[in-house]
Amino acid sequence: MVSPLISPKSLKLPGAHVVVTGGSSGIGKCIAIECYKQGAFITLIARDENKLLQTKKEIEKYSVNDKQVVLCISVDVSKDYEQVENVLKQAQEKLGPVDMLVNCAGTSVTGKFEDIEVNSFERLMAVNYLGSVYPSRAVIATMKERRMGRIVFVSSQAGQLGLFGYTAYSPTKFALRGLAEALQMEVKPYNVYITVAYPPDTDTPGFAEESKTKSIPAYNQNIDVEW
Ligand SMILES: NC(=O)C1=CN([C@@H]2O[C@H](COP(=O)(O)OP(=O)(O)OC[C@H]3O[C@@H](n4cnc5c(N)ncnc54)[C@H](OP(=O)(O)O)[C@@H]3O)[C@@H](O)[C@H]2O)C=CC1
Ligand SMILES: CCCCCCCCCCCCCCCC(=O)[C@@H](N)CO
Repeated sequence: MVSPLISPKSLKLPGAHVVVTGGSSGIGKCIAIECYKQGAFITLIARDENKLLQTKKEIEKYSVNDKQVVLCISVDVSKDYEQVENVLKQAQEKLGPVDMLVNCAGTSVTGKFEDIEVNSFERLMAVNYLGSVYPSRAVIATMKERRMGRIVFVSSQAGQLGLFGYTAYSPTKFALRGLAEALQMEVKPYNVYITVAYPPDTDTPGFAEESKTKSIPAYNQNIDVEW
């Protein structure tokens, strides 16, 4: 009953600038398409330029007016903050300040703790956690100044509870929740709202890749099995 009083007004997507990291595939691509269908201008961020261009073409089929733009930026969101800040500056020069940032770039590695390469723990934390910190850090000042903005973090069900096989992945998704809750406290007075999504297994190219390293017995019984 009180929810209309405490919930923010929903963002008006027609004409809004929506940035989707990981927008060239899977969940990020679907989010980009949904926003575009509602009239948003889209910036897609990912590394592989061919995939980006292919996705841009796919999204453009859903245009609802002839002003809409899909901009592609090839950058690794996990490597260098300055670089991420620069490309977001460029995107904002072209399409205006970011109204909504969807941090969807991410990846997973599964296996038994002792079998996962040590550098995978570092890489997953870099991509899944820092890869969401950097773009958010780059847009937050302008959102606060404009007294508007939305930031979405794509966590996972494995970010709500630790799961067999996800020792490298789960902590990166738990970290996003900590970030989101702390950041929400800071930015709420500026009419900036943070959302965390906790998707279950979702049929995407990334999930297909992950599934190659999983065996069905390990999924069904928590016992010592080949993984
Ligand atoms: N599918 C699932 O079952 C679930 C997925 N999730 C989360 O949802 C998000 C999307 O998953 P999903 O759609 O399956 O993944 P996909 O692998 O299909 O897509 C991942 C996207 O992220 C981009 N990306 C990956 N690494 C980087 C990087 N370092 N810098 C910039 N872009 C990068 C990829 O492009 P490129 O490789 O060209 O850079 C691609 O666009 C992830 O955060 C994942 O953890 C959460 C719960 C369930
Ligand atoms: C009473 C309580 C019952 C709790 C049951 C919980 C069942 C959880 C199933 C979790 C499925 C795995 C999610 C991870 C998805 C993911 O992030 C990767 N696929 C990424 O590629």
